[in-house]
Amino acid sequence: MEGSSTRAAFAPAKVNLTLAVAGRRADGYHLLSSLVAFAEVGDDLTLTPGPVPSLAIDGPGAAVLAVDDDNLVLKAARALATRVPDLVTGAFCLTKRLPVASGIGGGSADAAAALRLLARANDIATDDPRVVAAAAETGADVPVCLAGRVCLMEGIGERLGPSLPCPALPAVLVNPGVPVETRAVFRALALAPGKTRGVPPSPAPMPGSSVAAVIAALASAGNDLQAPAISVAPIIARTLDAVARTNGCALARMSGSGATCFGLYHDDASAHAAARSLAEAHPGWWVVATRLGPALDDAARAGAGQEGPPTVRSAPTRAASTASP
Ligand SMILES: C[C@@](CO)(OP(=O)(O)O)[C@H](O)COP(=O)(O)OP(=O)(O)OC[C@H]1O[C@@H](n2ccc(N)nc2=O)[C@H](O)[C@@H]1O
Ligand SMILES: Nc1ncnc2c1ncn2[C@@H]1O[C@H](COP(=O)(O)OP(=O)(O)O)[C@@H](O)[C@H]1O
Repeated sequence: MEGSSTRAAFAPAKVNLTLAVAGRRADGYHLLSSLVAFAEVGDDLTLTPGPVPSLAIDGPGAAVLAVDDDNLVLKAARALATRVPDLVTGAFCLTKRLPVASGIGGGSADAAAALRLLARANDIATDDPRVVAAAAETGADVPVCLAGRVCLMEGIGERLGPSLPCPALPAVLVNPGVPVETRAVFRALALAPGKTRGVPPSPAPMPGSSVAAVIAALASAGNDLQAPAISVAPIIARTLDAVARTNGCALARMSGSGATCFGLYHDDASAHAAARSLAEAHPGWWVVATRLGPALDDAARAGAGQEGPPTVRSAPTRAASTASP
């Protein structure tokens, strides 16, 4: 049962609509140029303020995610605690719906949601430099998940462009059930440290752009991690093919380092029909129809209720487990 001071935050899936690798730093991290948007599907996180940080996990993805100190929720809380004296923390409860290690930044979204909850509980702005620094320390994708806007992400993920005026893009997200390690995909790219390479500017939505215009612009770019990811997990090629073959699919691409792929459609009905046919043909895959755009804010999500979207396949539920570091 939630206490009266329990606060809730939504942790939406991140989708890399485009992703170019512009080089590799001497420390091994890769320089990216990626147009990022967010889905309407995600995890939910609550925080009941208290003196000791702890974490419990439930939901369909709980069976595959260990509850330990390495969880990105607790990692983010520690990163903020080192910057804010006497930080009020407390008991986090994570409802895990997104597939783990899947290129849609579920862990990063959870970490960003934890930072937003802690900022609220401590009367700190989410764009406070200490919160932003804690995000970057927790993971390369956490700053963009904290910002939650459709934008261009550069550097290793710490440089974010302004909010772009993107119409809601009807989409299907499909994960074939194979976890893919981000580090392994970057390794397969085989770019030498210290090397840079020219990349064309990412297409970006313009004010008033229609869904069709945005999809047409996105088609001129790609995801540089798609080929290396396929070499690590060949099932990604089959997934892309299955998405591309659905009726009305205007663009099929992989997100992040995979294995989740997305299809874009000109209308919601086509996206929902595609999700139904993919789920029917591939009962073991995680399939969801959604829309991509700016992250839903926590209040809008709370008002919309906590139910997942209609067409979802995912891992079996297990009893909630807990950890107190
Ligand atoms: C590839 C992207 C694209 O948005 O998404 P995902 O596939 O993870 O969703 C991200 O850059 C992933 O960000 P994130 O998952 O937070 O990465 P981190 O935990 O910081 O790093 C995991 C590992 O990935 C590699 N890494 C990550 C980011 C980056 N810009 N260059 C890298 O080389 C490093 O080997 C690092 O050890
Ligand atoms: N709350 C969390 N949710 C998902 N993964 C987490 C979480 N905390 C730690 N991890 C670990 O982070 C790694 C990346 O997970 P995730 O963010 O789901 O990947 P991706 O960014 O590729 O979608 C996984 O190895 C996973 O075990």
